[in-house]
Order: sequence, then structure tokens, then C-alpha cells
Amino acid sequence: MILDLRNIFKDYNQDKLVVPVLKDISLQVEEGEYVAIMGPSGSGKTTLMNIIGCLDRPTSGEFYLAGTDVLKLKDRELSDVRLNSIGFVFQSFHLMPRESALENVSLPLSYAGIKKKERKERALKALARVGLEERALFMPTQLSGGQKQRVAIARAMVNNPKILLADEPTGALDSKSGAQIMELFQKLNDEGVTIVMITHDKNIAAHAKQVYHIIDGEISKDGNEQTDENMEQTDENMEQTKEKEIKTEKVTLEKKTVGEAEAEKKTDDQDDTIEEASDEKET
Ligand SMILES: Nc1ncnc2c1ncn2[C@@H]1O[C@H](COP(=O)(O)OP(=O)(O)OP(=O)(O)O)[C@@H](O)[C@H]1O
Repeated sequence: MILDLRNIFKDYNQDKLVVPVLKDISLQVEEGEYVAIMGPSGSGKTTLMNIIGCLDRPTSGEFYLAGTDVLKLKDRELSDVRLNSIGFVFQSFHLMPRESALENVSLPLSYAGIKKKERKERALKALARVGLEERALFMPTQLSGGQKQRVAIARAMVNNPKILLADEPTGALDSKSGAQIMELFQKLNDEGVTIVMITHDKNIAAHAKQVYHIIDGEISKDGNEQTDENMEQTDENMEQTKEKEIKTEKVTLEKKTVGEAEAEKKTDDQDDTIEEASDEKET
């Protein structure tokens, strides 16, 4: 069992009010599964993804990731779990705008302390895995939406994580590019990657082998409980949700990358200077 969440509750405290958001969620995902989570806006999907992605902790419950009791880990250890075991893909890609595709994909390798030469080799391999090795030196503005998302997927996979978490991965794409992303997910899943994906789109959810629905903080399996009314509610809320997700993603990105990137980049630049100096010395 790669993900084992038991009786997860999550409350937010707001203005002295306790807002219960996740209510007794239990979810078990076997290694190699492909899971979609659907639900109306505000039902708790992102809150659950943040817990699965070790970005947030539940108010109560148990969570084992590949057998590790992650809720017992310190923040620093959780950040290692995020770096090595989980790849993240977001609706709006979150590429660093002033870095090339290659540099964007290399980023998690910098966090992991991998040296420049190996970083380049591995990032190129990851780009090849998503069919974009020829775009390695392109900047994000020179890439189409679908290509940006493929770069983001290469970045998510460059550390070979066992789990890929995707929050509305096709939400910003036209249907053709969305279909290509789904083909890529299928390929990764065939290679053994466990995928957990949030989506509002039932056609996208249909690519997963197992679909769950969250309604008002409670989870249920399969499509049986998905009524037409819920579906309409989901569609109606989509626009509102997109705006909200972009905000949430920005906060998550800032939390996960920007601060770390700046710190890492400083050390990295120092590393490179040292490497280059020693290269010169050798030659
Ligand atoms: N940091 C927070 N503080 C207080 N309440 C929050 C916080 N984050 C989320 N919530 C509330 O928790 C509920 C679930 O939010 P969440 O973002 O998980 O829903 P969602 O299903 O992902 O919705 P959407 O599809 O619109 O993104 C919402 O009512 C939201 O207002």
C-alpha cells in the first residue's frame, strides 16, 4: 500500500470558528494505481491533496506513505519525502519564467544536491521521456500550453518519485493537449508510477482506474454516488474554482519552490563556481 489514510479529519480555524473541511476520510491506494478525485468547489479536494502531498497535516487521523508514518516526521523530513517520493503537477504549470525548460526540470535535482553535469544528463533524459528533448533550451514563453505542462511533468518525474500528484493537470489546456497529457499519464502509469489526480472533468477522470468523489468533506468510491445534480454543481463552480486554484497553487509554489529555489540557487551558483574553478585547474 503506497498511500494509506485512515480517519482523516481536517478543520480550519477562522475567526474563532472551527470549520470542519475533511470528515473522516479513509483512502487506500496501492502502488501502481491510477486514481482520480472529483468533487464540487469547496468540497475539500485541495485540502486532501495538500495532506497527501505532505504540504499540510490533518487535525487528526493516520497517514502512512509507503509504510512510513509521515505524521510523526519533522518538517525537514517531510520536505525530503516531498522531494524524493512525490512529483507535483499543477493546473497552471508553475514553471520559472526566466529559466529554460532544461533548467526548470533540473530544479528538483539542485534541491537534492546533484552536481551540474549529472543534473543536465538527468534533466535531458526526463525531457526525452515527455518527448521534448529538442525543446530543452526553449524558454517557457516559447512553449505551447501542452508543452509547458509536459516540461512540468518532466520536472515532477526527474527524481523518479513513486507518486505523481496532479491538481487539474488539463484544466488550462485545450482538449487536444489535454488528451496528450492523459496519454503521457497513461504511459507513466504503465511504467509503474502511482497517479492521484484532481479533476472536474469526468472525461479526464475516466482515464483513471479508480474514481473517488468528495462531497462536503466526505469521500466515496466509484461513480455510483455521483448524481447529475452534483455534476451540474461541479460544472457551475468550475470558473470560480479555477480562479481559486490559481491562488492556492501560487501559495503552494511559493511554499515549495520560490524560497527554496532562491536559497538553493545561491549555494548552487557557489557550487558551480567551485566546480568550474576545479575544472580549470584540472585542464
Ligand atoms: N487556509 C484555510 N483557512 C480556512 N478555510 C480554508 C482554508 N483552506 C481552505 N479552506 C476552506 O476549506 C474548504 C475546502 O477548500 P478546498 O480548497 O480544499 O476545496 P476544493 O474542493 O479544492 O475546492 P476548489 O475545487 O474550489 O478548489 C473551503 O470551504 C475553503 O473555504
